[in-house]
Amino acid sequence: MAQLLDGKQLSAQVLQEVASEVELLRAEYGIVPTLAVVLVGEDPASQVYVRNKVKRAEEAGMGSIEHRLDAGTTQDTLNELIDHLNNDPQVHGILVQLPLPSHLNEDEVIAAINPAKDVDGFHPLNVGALASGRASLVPCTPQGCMIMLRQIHPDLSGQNVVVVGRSNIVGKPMAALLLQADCTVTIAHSRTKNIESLCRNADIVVAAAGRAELINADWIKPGATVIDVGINAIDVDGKRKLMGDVAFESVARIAGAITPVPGGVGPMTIACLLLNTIRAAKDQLS
Ligand SMILES: Nc1nc(=O)c2c([nH]1)NC[C@@H]1CN(c3ccc(C(=O)N[C@@H](CCC(=O)O)C(=O)O)cc3)C=[N+]21
Ligand SMILES: [Mg+2]
Repeated sequence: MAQLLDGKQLSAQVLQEVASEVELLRAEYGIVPTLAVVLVGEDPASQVYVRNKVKRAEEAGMGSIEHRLDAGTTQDTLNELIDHLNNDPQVHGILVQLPLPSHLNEDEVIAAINPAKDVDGFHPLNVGALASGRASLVPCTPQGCMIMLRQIHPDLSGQNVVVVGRSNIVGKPMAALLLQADCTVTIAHSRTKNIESLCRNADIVVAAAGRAELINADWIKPGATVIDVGINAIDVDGKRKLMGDVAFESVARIAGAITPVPGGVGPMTIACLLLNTIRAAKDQLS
């Protein structure tokens, strides 16, 4: 059986470090690192995530501000709110929950955020910084995956990694971080040929395709490390059940290490969001 990479436990450690950094910033500089979260619309999954983010921030002694806007909010109203948060010295990090309702332009909203407060790391300046290896605010999910990978591979140099998925929020930044850690990186996606044999050659597979249980034991080399970024909510007899992109039970018999869903990458993502907020607050000290 594979070693379980417990994101709940590991994120609790990271959150303890966050809490002591918060205390330090309070004692030394009299600031309370503060995260503003903006949610447009009533998507139930987004509400769960936003609530969790705010809860974790408060547990760590950070400030949090929640802005809930109705689904019909205009681009101008949203831009005005971002402008206000950009200019509020009490706010160190800004997160606009994605996806936005379809009438809003996500690229425009992301570009409107002050890059120094962009704790998602999605602003073009931060994307460029990551691509050239000088990132300070790194996207939270890939950052969390790296912390998990380091548990198994303190030195990632030379590892063959396949990232399944090419999104701007996970696949692409994940590949950039792995490359920076001297891995040999392949990005696979829905048009990739022989994806199964490609994965079966990998020392590490990062699954971020957004397709429930896409990856089964036949795709995995014995002993490989498997990181499951998928969070697919499935309705089972009226109950919401979370499934990863990896068929956990079968893959866990083959892999050397594996992350569960829930309790894997998700909690690490939130911990890294708070790490980024601390980093942003430090960079904003006068
Ligand atoms: N601007 C922006 N930044 C994001 O980082 C962002 C976003 N928009 N939109 C949505 C996705 C998704 N995401 C998750 C974070 C934590 C869990 C998480 O903690 N999941 C728990 C389970 C929670 C549940 O029950 O659903 C777990 O995996 O154990 C999941 C998903 C952040 N996202
Ligand atoms: Mg894809």
